[in-house]
Amino acid sequence: MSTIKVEHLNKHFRKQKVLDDINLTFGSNQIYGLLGRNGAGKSTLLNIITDRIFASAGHVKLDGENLHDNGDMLAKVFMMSQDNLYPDSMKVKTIIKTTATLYDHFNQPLADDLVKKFDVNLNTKFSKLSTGYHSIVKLIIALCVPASIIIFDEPTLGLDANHRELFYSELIQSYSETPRTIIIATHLIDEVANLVNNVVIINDGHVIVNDDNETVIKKAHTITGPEKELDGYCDGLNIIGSKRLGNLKTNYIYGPLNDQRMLPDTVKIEGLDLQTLFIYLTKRDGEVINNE
Ligand SMILES: Nc1ncnc2c1ncn2[C@@H]1O[C@H](COP(=O)(O)OP(=O)(O)OP(=O)(O)O)[C@@H](O)[C@H]1O
Repeated sequence: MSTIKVEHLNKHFRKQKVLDDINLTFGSNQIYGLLGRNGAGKSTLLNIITDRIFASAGHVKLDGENLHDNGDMLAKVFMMSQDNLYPDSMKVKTIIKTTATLYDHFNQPLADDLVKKFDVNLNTKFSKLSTGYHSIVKLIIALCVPASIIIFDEPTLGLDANHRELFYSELIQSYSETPRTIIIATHLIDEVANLVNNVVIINDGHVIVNDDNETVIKKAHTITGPEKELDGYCDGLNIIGSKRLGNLKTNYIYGPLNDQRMLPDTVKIEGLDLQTLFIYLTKRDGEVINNE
C-alpha cells in the first residue's frame, strides 16, 4: 500500500496564494497525470509532498503518516524534477553508482540497459550534458530507485521525440513489472493521455478535475451543428467553450448530456480529447483560442 493523501493544503508565497485548500488522494499503484497551466502550482504541490518546501497550512500523509519531517516515510517517495541535485563535476557513472549505494534494491540491470538504450556516455561530467541528457540521467535514476511512489516533474524537458517515446515505453514496462504510484506533471498532455489512468487538473491553485481517465473522457464531448439546433440541444449542458466554422458551430461540453433530449439529425456528438478539454477548462476570461 502507498497512498498519498493531501489534506486542506494551502501555500502562499508572501501575499500570493498559490494553493488553496487542495484535497487529493494519489492511490496505490496508479499512474496520475498532474496537469495545469504555467504557474498553476504543480511544482509547488509536488515540492510540498516531497517535503522540499513547507505548506502554509494542511498536511500530506503517506499511508496515514504525516510526511513532513518523516525520513522513513519520505524514503518511499522519489521525485525527479528539473532541480539540479548533482555536483556539476560528477561523472554520470559516479552519479548512478552513488545513487545505487544509497538504495538497497536499486535496479542496476535496468540502469545498465537504459544507459545503453538512451546512449548515455557514462564518462561525461553532469555539467557537460546537454539539456536532454540532464533529464535522461535523472529519468534513468528515477526508474531504477526502489521507491513506492515516483514523481516526475516535467520529465521529458529537452528530450527529442524518439527519447520521449522511449521514456514512455520504459515507464510502462517498468510499471508493469513493478507496479507503484506514479505522478507525472507535464505539459505534453497528448503524449501522456493514454499512459495515465487518472487525471488531476489544477487551475489557479484549485483542483478542477480529479477523476480516472475513463470518467474524464466520458464526460467530455464535442457537439457540432447549425447554431440554432445546436444551442437548443446544448441548453442547460455545461458548455466550456465554442467555436464557429462557416455555418456550423461547435460547443465543447464537460459533464453529463441530457439523454431525454432528441438529437436533431443535423447535430453530431463526438468525443473530446484530453488536451482540448484541458485548454477549454483552463482558458482565462478574454483569452482567444482557435479564432473562436
Ligand atoms: N520560491 C518561490 N517564491 C515565490 N514564488 C514562488 C516560488 N515558487 C513558486 N512560486 C510561484 O508560485 C506559482 C506556482 O509556481 P509553480 O512552479 O508551482 O507552478 P507550475 O504549475 O509548476 O508551473 P510551470 O508549469 O510553469 O512549471 C508561480 O506564480 C510561481 O511564481
